[in-house]
Amino acid sequence: MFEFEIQKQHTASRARLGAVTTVHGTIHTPAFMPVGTQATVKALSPEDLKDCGAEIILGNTYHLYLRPGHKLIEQLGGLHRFMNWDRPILTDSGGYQVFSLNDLAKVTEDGVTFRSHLDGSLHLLSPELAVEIQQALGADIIMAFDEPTPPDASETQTLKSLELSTRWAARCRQAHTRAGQTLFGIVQGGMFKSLRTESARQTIDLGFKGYAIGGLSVGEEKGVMLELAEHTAPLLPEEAPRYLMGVGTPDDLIDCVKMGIDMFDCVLPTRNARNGTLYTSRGKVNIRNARHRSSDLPLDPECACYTCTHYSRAYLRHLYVADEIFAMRLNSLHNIAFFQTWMSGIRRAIADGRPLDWRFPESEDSGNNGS
Ligand SMILES: CNc1nc2c(CC[C@H]3O[C@H](OC)[C@H](OC)[C@@H](OC)[C@@H]3OC)c3nc(N)[nH]c(=O)c3cc2[nH]1
Repeated sequence: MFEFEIQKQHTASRARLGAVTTVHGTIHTPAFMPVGTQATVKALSPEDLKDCGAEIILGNTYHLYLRPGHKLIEQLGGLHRFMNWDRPILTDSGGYQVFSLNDLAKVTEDGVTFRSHLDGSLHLLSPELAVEIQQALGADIIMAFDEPTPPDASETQTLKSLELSTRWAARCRQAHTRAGQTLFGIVQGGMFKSLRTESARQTIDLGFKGYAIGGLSVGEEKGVMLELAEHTAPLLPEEAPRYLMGVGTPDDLIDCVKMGIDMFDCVLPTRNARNGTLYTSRGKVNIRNARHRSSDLPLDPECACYTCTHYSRAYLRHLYVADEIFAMRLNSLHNIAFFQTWMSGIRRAIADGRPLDWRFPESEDSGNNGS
């Protein structure tokens, strides 16, 4: 079961308000999807995630295949039951992870051979296995197995890579038989607009119910990422959800929603929480900064999350400096709440027909706004 309903088209941009409906519930778009690589959004419980407004989370084929194993998770009732998350899950196909975790990965027509980063064992991840794993996990939305082309690849290499990804996408479509689960295609094409157009054409020709823009946010300049996303988004069918993988900062989310993109994932909120960088309505706050040592103020007076309504900056700084585990939970909870609130503000502006013209403030630490 999969539906995408466009509820309102923004007048001042390509942004649209929508709803993706799956077996495990509805996702209001534009949506930010917290990353839960190893069957957990690090340090947060499913209840925390629901309190923050998360409607869908991500899982990772590569990681869960290697540990604890997709067959074990299937035996135990699938990923939803395993991690006690009863809302939608999207899993990535593992293509990107293999490359980001294995510089010895070898690509052939069959797939990618690599050594596990855990125990060095040899594996072949093929389009068929990537689909088998995601079907065993039981994710609601699964991704085609692709090769994210390196940003420094030549035009010839990029063309070969996108054509391989298209052949792999076709094999994923063949292998995908599980009902109640939706396969998204992924558009590649590297840093070349003409190849982005070609990859979009080939991927649309295969026909999917949703399309991701891949191969971006892989180290290229921010301006290049935005320009290629802007070029690619309108090439994708109006009536299908568009998902920009690995993006992004609060400002990127606004800029890319205006291009007509509906779904986003990024490790920023959870990863930065763990190194003490917190997103607030007044910009970034580095909770390690000595200026918070005796501050009885909440992290963000405009935030209604558990962290901001129960604890002072002094306490958050103390926990972080003392390397307390609780710091990870409180920081992650706030950053996820911030990104979810940021996205709901974007959805409200589209619903009200207001311009999407605000920016994430400069860092509070550098500004002299005295708080
Ligand atoms: C950051 N820039 C970024 N991330 C790209 C991901 C992975 C997203 C992935 O990014 C982390 O994996 C590393 C997350 O785990 C830490 C995954 O969450 C489970 C998330 O899966 C959707 C891509 N995945 C595929 N299959 N194809 C892509 O072309 C692609 C491009 C990305 N750019």
